Amino acid sequence: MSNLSRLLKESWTLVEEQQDKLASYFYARMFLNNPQLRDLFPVQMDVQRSRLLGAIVTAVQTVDDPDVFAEYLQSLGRDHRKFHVQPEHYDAVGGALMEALRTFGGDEWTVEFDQAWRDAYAVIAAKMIAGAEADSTNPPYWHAEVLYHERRSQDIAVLTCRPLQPLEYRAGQYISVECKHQPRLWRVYSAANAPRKDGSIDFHVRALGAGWVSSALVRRVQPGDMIRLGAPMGSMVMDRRSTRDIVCVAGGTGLAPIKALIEEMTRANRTRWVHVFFGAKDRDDLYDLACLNRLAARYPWLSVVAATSDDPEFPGEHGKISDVVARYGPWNDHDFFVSGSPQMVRSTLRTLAEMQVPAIRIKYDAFGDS
Ligand SMILES: NC(=O)C1=CN([C@@H]2O[C@H](COP(=O)(O)OP(=O)(O)OC[C@H]3O[C@@H](n4cnc5c(N)ncnc54)[C@H](O)[C@@H]3O)[C@@H](O)[C@H]2O)C=CC1
Repeated sequence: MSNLSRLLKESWTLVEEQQDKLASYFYARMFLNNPQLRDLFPVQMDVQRSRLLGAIVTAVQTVDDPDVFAEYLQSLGRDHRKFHVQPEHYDAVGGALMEALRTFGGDEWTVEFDQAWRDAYAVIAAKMIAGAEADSTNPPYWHAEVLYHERRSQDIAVLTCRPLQPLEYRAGQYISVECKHQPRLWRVYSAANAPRKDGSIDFHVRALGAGWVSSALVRRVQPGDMIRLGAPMGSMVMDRRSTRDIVCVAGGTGLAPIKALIEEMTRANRTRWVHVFFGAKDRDDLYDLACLNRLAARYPWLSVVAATSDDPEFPGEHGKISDVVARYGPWNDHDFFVSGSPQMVRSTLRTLAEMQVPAIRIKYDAFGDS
């Protein structure tokens, strides 16, 4: 571990437990010193607070892995164009961040810690600005029209939209979405289809509590509405050079990127067996199983196993999806894609580690709920 990385991690432990307060303080200082920045952020700040800090912490934690660090920050900078962030705003953010760190670091916050964060932030800002600049041929965000909206269960909707300008992405990537009901609040969803000629994109959305983007997308958005999309992100994409068979593990609406990857395979695959494990609480939540089964009937290389964790009468597999995958093993020579809640991803990674699957063969993305 480099000295910079050691200092960053050590100093972070001083403030880690006070993250929420630190984030509130950070925003309060930033808006107090730069009132003009307030308009760039959502009216309700609860979600945004944990996001910004989360992004900074992820950046800091990857500082020792230059490739991941650079790629992450570049895409973060690209993604931040949707907030109308300008290069000069980074100074305001950096100043408020340092004030917050010093305040919550207290007496143990040393000059070395301070310098380490200033150095790290300078690199983060420079890379994000470069990422945004390199993307200048794309719009900062895309306007898209909702074409179809289908409620698949009490809480889950599948919606299809079409960006007005071309939006290039790869199967497995995710895209942030904003709708008029929650201005400036962006929530990421995976594209649930491989890129199509007409440019349309499907999203699988589960409504959470009232007031979230997801609830608006499930309960209020209708065909004809306009939504906005951010730049695509994420690296859970197919390695086209690999010849290994594939296991996909999906929990709930985490199926979305898996569906996109399967669709990509339907265009080219002849030789790789693809095993899909799709877990949900009950059969209503297996909202796309009929479609998966149709694909499996059509493509001999595709097999689908569905499991419910809270529906004992379901005529299929039972239990958490990670346990079901383990029962069907061993999986000695497979590539893995894992997608679902952070807890589901964590326990699936644990199971695969116990089954001696090398980490390098596993791709996953887990995003928090909002
Ligand atoms: N909508 C999208 O485009 C995407 C969503 N996600 C994430 O996927 C999650 C989907 O949530 P829900 O649909 O509410 O799924 P859920 O919470 O109802 O879980 C579905 C299934 O996942 C498995 N699971 C859940 N927790 C587990 C654990 N601790 N250990 C092992 N297996 C577990 C179980 O088999 C469960 O039946 C959300 O966190 C969402 O952020 C991830 C990628 C894309």
